[in-house]
Amino acid sequence: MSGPAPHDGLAVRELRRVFTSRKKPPRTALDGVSFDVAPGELVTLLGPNGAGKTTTARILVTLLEPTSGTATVAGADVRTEPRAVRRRCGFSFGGDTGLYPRLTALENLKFFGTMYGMAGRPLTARASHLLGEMGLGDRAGDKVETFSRGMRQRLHIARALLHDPPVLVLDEPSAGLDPAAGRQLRTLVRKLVDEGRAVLLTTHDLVEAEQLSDRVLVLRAGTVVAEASPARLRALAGDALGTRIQLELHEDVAAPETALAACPGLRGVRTEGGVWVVDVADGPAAATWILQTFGPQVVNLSVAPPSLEDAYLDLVGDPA
Ligand SMILES: Nc1ncnc2c1ncn2[C@@H]1O[C@H](COP(=O)(O)OP(=O)(O)OP(=O)(O)O)[C@@H](O)[C@H]1O
Repeated sequence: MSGPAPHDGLAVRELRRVFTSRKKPPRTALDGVSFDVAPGELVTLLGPNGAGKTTTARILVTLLEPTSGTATVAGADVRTEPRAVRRRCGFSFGGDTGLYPRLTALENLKFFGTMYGMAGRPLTARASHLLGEMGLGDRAGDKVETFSRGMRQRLHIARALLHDPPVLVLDEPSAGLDPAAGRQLRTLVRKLVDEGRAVLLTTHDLVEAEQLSDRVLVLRAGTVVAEASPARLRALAGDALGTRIQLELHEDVAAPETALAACPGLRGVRTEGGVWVVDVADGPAAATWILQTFGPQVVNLSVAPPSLEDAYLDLVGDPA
């Protein structure tokens, strides 16, 4: 696939979107969201249901107007230059909409290509090339209604790439895929980024966010509550959540919780199926103290840094 020439990616400033209806009070879906996505970078919008991810994506691809704030796509303003935005941006909202099930994969791409002003042999060549890139070359002549969900998602991405845009907005591209299809899709998406595209992806899949993203923006109720690399996000959670030590002791240790109460930096201790779960501020210091205190009575000890899921739940609030 030919990569795009260097362009500016996405620039979003103080984006707000309020939904109003006559019968209900106004609902603020986005409340001042700002971020950038550079060429060759993949930024993930991660957040629980209703956080504002799809609203952001729809504004960026000109399907929805912002109430206030600005967004530019490869330099084009979503409000004042929507046609230029559509030329410079490909998008995929996945799901069952946006493809014609009775048409073949190739026919679908050719149909959508005409909407970008493409035609004739160059269009057929581009569509066939993309089907090959997406691993659908041998299914080009099959009707989309016979495709699996993973194949449809890949076809959606091929559609988004028809006009070789420098910016891609992918809304939950791997929703509903099994782990193997999800991994295949992530590999494809990463390749598109490495070719120099600016990619914004929305998901609530933490594995996807962790594996794919250069940066993660955590959205909650229409505002960005954290912005960091996946590793940094985990480190932030480490500071906030501390470290979890799982400890197994010989059964004959009497009332270990009494001794554990003196563990340095202790934040909490409880048992789970015979294993002591000890939350501490400083993992290595506490582990050393435990080993010195219980000595050979320690059967097993493991120190686990917080997962991205811990970080995420800490930031968005654990509904549990
Ligand atoms: N057309 C609409 N009319 C009224 N409210 C809307 C509309 N679209 C979205 N909203 C509201 O805006 C808020 C954000 O919705 P949005 O779809 O952007 O969230 P999301 O983060 O994409 O959620 P999900 O993960 O469930 O897809 C929600 O409160 C939603 O109910």
